[in-house]
Amino acid sequence: MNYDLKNLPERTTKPRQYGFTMAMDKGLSIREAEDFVSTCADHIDIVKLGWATSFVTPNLKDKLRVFKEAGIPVYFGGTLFEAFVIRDQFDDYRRLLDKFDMSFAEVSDGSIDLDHDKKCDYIARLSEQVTVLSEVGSKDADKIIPPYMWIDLMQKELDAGAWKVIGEAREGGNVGLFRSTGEVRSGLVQEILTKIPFEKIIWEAPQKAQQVWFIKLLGANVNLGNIAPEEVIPLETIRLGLRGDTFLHFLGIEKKKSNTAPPFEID
Ligand SMILES: C=C(OP(=O)(O)O)C(=O)O
Ligand SMILES: O=S([O-])[O-]
Repeated sequence: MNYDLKNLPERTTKPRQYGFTMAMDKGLSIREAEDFVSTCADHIDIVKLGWATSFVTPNLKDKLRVFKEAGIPVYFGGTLFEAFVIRDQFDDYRRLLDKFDMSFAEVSDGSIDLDHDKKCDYIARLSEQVTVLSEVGSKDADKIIPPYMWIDLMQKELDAGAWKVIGEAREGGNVGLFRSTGEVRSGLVQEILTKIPFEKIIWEAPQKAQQVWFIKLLGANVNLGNIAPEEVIPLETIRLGLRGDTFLHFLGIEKKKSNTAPPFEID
């Protein structure tokens, strides 16, 4: 950090087991990726090339090299895995991971119906090749999965070999863990946390109010994902209690009551 400041929350440092920031690149140019790592490398634990943007993004190998040289692991969005699986091209997907020298991959079923035993089998097979992140939750706002099922799916995917499980939210933060308004399904989150260790979960939380909610509930070192590149440094300040949203929280000072309702109910 650039200067000393007392009473900051303790923050894990890279390489972290928890306290992750997963940033989402949805088509940065090589130059933008270079700028991104030069300002944010200390605060990015892993980069996801969102959904199937890696299919369209030019100079993919060069871009992957930028992150590699900065020591930041990269993986392709789960939607790309699903695009191969639904076309019966799983073996091609495995070859693709080798071709691009990927060491992480995501297994998800946000856009396709995938038998859960089969999903776990994909996790097990891919984890022989790479480190697997698996994602739970649908991208379809009408598909509401009850909390006990989230827990069951997450546990089985961890047992199958997933390194971390991701809670779905999409880029918009309006499905899966969240209602269509962006409000956190707080009962769901709290119930998941009664059974799944918090360091094993990456919560996709693209909106600032969602990041604040998780940090207030779980502290500076909660794993958060789908963070836009320009929000990585702002998020770090929220984790450290250096932005209005969490400024008093980490100093243990209650904010004065106002007439305005908080964005989310914390129950
Ligand atoms: C982030 C998204 O997808 P993925 O998890 O596949 O990257 C999305 O569809 O908004
Ligand atoms: O894939 S997007 O449009 O969230």
